[in-house]
Amino acid sequence: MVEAQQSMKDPILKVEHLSMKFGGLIAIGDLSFEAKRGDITALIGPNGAGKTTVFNCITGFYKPSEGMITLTRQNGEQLLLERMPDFRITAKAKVARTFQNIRLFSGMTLLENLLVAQHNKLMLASGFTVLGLLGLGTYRQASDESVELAKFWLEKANLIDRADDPAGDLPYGAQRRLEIARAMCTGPELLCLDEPAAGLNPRESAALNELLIDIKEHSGTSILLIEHDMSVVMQISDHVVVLEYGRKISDGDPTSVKNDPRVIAAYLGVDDEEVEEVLVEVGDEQVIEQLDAEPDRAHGPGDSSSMMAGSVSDTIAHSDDYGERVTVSRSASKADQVDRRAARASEAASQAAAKTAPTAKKASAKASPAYGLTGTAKSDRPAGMAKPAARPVAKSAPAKSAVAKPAAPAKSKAEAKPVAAKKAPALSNTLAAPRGGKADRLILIKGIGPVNEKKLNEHGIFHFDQIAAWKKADIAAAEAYLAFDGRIEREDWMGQAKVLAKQGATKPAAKRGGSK
Ligand SMILES: Nc1ncnc2c1ncn2[C@@H]1O[C@H](COP(=O)(O)OP(=O)(O)OP(=O)(O)O)[C@@H](O)[C@H]1O
Repeated sequence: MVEAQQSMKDPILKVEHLSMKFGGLIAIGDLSFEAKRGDITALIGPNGAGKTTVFNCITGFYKPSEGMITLTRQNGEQLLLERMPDFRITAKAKVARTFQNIRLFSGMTLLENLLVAQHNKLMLASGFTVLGLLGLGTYRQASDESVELAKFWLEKANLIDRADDPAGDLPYGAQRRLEIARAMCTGPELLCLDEPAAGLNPRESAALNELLIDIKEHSGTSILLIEHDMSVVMQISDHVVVLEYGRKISDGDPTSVKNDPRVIAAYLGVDDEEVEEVLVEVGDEQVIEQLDAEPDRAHGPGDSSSMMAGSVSDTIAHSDDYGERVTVSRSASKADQVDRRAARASEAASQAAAKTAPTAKKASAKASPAYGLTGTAKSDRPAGMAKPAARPVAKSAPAKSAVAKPAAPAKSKAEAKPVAAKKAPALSNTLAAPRGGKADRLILIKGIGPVNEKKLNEHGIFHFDQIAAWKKADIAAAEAYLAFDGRIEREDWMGQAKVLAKQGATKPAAKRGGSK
């Protein structure tokens, strides 16, 4: 279907009610979002949230179980990507992508890598080698143009000086830029980048940002970006969509998403009692108020279809290695915890307000404090998950209504913590400090982010070989600290740690399965 020429800010990509199931596992559940033409749209979320699966559906690697993915080309032509094979998505819909793991031809030069990307164009011009063999003008011209285009993108990626070096000789950050340059040589209208900043140092991240901004401003290509590096996401994105357990929990500009309590809880993967600390760090007192009162729909997710589809426990399920269906506990969703906590606070406030002053005090004392996990919430926690004894009253929250939070016995963190610590099982192979004073970079294990690395360090785990040696009881203990639902085994942290320990590694361990 061809319509009028598209203007910037019309959606280039519309994802509607997308679902993807792998046997018993629902990797994406009823997801809807849009990416505007000319924008950089970031798709973020904790490990396993379903980001790469969304990419794989958009680029034709997976056929979605349900839903529609509409790409509108510059000339107005609308294409339903879920119905197209992957090679047609590249050629006809003009969608290019990069992967989590670098996929360059390491023995070829940089220039050759970029010429290979233009293979289809060259083959056409060569009349499938006949005209090329005859040395006809059309082929020579196409060949010259391809070299020019390759040089253009090498310049943009700041790699022209190394055009004749083998791609494998480049540092990691430069290889990432080369991949993007290679994708740009296909003339995409939508460029999908899967964690382009993974493993980059700050200088390399800055160079990447520069390249992406340049693409956005000068090429007319729209960018869809999966990224964990918030310095990249917050600096360059126009629009951020946040996933947790395959569902959209927030959607908006970087500032509103950054301050969304659901995102803070879900994405940072913090414990219940730490949500408030993170909010204080973020410095948004208004958000702290929201958490103590009720959900703020303006900052939070809209009433999108995905949010209306019921709680996580209603729909999200995982299967274990043997294909059995394993439902994820309701409290596994940090974003869901924030919602429930806010609802409880609101309920406590209205209960207390309905009573006289002395009775109100009593009623509030029974009701859950704004952040407390009492009553049914207790049983919501996954087995073995450390539970704070009581939520301390916000230290830095601005004056709160005496009704909303009067009666929570104002336990200090120092009082609350030991109870949680006593309940949590202990790891068997902890160390008081890193050996030789230097901890391994545990974040190289796929599934461990900076927050969880810090937690593991706090619990005496500093080295790959410690994780490699974990037994069942240690896994249970670690999952209690990290509030994970079986992910340690599923993501094979022990196997990854073994490999990394052997390598003394500086690069992430290879990930299992899928197109990453
Ligand atoms: N081919 C597949 N077969 C079975 N399960 C899969 C497959 N691909 C992905 N999954 C599962 O779907 C869920 C979402 O995975 P996905 O890789 O999309 O998450 P992600 O957000 O990209 O995570 P990460 O940030 O770690 O890359 C995970 O539970 C994953 O194990």
